[in-house]
Amino acid sequence: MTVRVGVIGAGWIGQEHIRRLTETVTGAQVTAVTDIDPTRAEEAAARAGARVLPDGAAVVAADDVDAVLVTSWGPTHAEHVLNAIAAAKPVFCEKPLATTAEDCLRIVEAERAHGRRLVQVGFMRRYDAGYRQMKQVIDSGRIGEPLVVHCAHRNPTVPESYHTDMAALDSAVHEIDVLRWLLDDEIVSAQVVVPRSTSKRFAHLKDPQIMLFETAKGVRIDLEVFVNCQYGYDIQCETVGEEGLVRLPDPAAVGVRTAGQHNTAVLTDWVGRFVDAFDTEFREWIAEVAVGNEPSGPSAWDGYAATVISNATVEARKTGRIVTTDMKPRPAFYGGTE
Ligand SMILES: NC(=O)c1ccc[n+]([C@@H]2O[C@H](COP(=O)([O-])OP(=O)(O)OC[C@H]3O[C@@H](n4cnc5c(N)ncnc54)[C@H](O)[C@@H]3O)[C@@H](O)[C@H]2O)c1
Ligand SMILES: O[C@H]1[C@H](O)[C@@H](O)[C@H](O)[C@@H](O)[C@H]1O
Repeated sequence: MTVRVGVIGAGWIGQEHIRRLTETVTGAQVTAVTDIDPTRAEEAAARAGARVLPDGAAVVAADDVDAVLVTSWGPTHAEHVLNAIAAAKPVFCEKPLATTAEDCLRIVEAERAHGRRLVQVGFMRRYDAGYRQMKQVIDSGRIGEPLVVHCAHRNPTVPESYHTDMAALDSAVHEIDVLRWLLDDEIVSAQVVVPRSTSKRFAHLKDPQIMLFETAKGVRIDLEVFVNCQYGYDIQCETVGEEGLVRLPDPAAVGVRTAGQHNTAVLTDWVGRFVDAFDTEFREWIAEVAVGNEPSGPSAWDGYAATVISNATVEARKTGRIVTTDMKPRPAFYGGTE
């Protein structure tokens, strides 16, 4: 069966995913698009051969929409996801699931009341081949029990609209999700150390930031978020265990030797770095939706956890304190014990 997808939000990543669903992923067809900017909606719909609908509610309700893709701005996600659950339609929501813990919990409760999983959150790093290999190694026990994780999340530049809280909410949230998954552990506290800021970008921004997390099992994580590093898009992750370590591979790139130098290119944006992960993420989601399976990717609970932890990280920076995450116990519905 072809899965007919309705898209809410035709901005940067919305257009990327519409292209992906139209040109790369088999078994999917984008049938409806909406955006509060009608020109954007028209252009994106025309490229996909879809129709434009007036708003998110109309997309969710449409007869020719089997599944919903939410790629609008973060604060609008909860409304669209709740509408999709009320209509019993599978919904893929780009991160964040919602910007507040309360809204995330409303989604969790609505999904539990529905009785089957419908929600998947767009944490695409779980689909990256390198992270998947790291997880296999950790799960196999080859490096022993994980003790420490060192990470870096570097973007070359960000626009002026990027503000200091976004280092946690928009950027570190990827590490927060992927590390919970990699370690099969929960993050229980956050602390932020702010070094001297770079002079290369806007004065309003505290950049870089060093985030320190502790997990329930006592693993310590350090994460440098540096979103104006100038030189490229660079994601690093190294897990140190009792008997060895495992490191995320850099993307494959040829080495060029010339004029007395050996050079290897560094990627410059997240679109290129995670293109294969995004493709795999959507292939797997569409395949599951097509046969009526529950989605197996990051759940509404994972979206809730990521929002709680990233909000705690913002609080930690603002107060200068170690902030304990205030998370509800995980319900059995999401693999927990409650
Ligand atoms: N997984 C990732 O790596 C990744 C990367 C980029 C963005 N994102 C997430 O995707 C979302 C969109 O980001 P973006 O960079 O594409 O932003 P964007 O501003 O380019 O696009 C968002 C679009 O949504 C539209 N919109 C906003 N509210 C709407 C509503 N209620 N109904 C319909 N349309 C609405 C806007 O007009 C805009 O066209 C954000 O939540 C962001 O965090 C995820
Ligand atoms: O929204 C983007 C996106 O999520 C990228 O994956 C991340 O590297 C950026 O820091 C963030 O601003």
